[in-house]
Amino acid sequence: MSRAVLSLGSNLGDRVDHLRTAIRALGDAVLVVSGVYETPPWGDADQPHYLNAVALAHGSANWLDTVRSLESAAGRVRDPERRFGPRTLDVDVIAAWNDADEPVISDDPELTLPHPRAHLRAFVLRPWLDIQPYAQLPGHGFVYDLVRTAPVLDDLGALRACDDISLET
Ligand SMILES: Nc1ncnc2c1ncn2[C@@H]1O[C@H](COP(=O)(O)OP(=O)(O)OP(=O)(O)O)[C@@H](O)[C@H]1O
Ligand SMILES: Nc1nc2c(c(=O)[nH]1)N=C(CO)CN2
Repeated sequence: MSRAVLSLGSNLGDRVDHLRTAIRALGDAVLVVSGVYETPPWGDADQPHYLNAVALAHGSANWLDTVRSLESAAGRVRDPERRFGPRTLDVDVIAAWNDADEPVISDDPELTLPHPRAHLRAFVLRPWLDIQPYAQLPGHGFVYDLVRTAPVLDDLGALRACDDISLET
């Protein structure tokens, strides 16, 4: 069965509720969910801190439709002026594997896989390690090595684990 690693982020409104609602909507597709981290905004500093988490999910025939419907349900509004601007809910497909467990590689701008910026993002890689310590990001190697590369390592110290928040209710 197909699998995907999904990154979830929220920095507008009730951040915990947006993340929990998304996990609940994924239902039985969710195999495991990471802890929640409070993270400084990446790529556009002038906005509130995010809550981020990562989930391993399975079974969707179309991961892009899946993540778009989760974002719509959270009332996500896109601001074309701000590429990395604030949002109620952002769900990215970080990587996907087909039924034969082979990584899906795609340069389609609608769904680029692996996600082209995932290897640079502490807010993706650190939560991912929580649920899959030996994970590999296709084309980039082990996640535990990536968190030690310069751009990610610099950001790692600013992540705050929110041990009091669980998304699995
Ligand atoms: N791996 C992917 N996961 C999610 N969306 C993707 C992916 N690859 C391409 N896209 C496309 O990117 C478009 C913009 O998505 P979005 O507004 O969530 O980007 P962003 O979150 O601001 O930036 P980033 O993609 O760097 O996280 C979406 O409409 C989607 O079709
Ligand atoms: N900390 C953090 N920063 C971001 C996030 C996110 O989820 N967390 N998502 C973004 C959209 O691509 C842009 N910047």
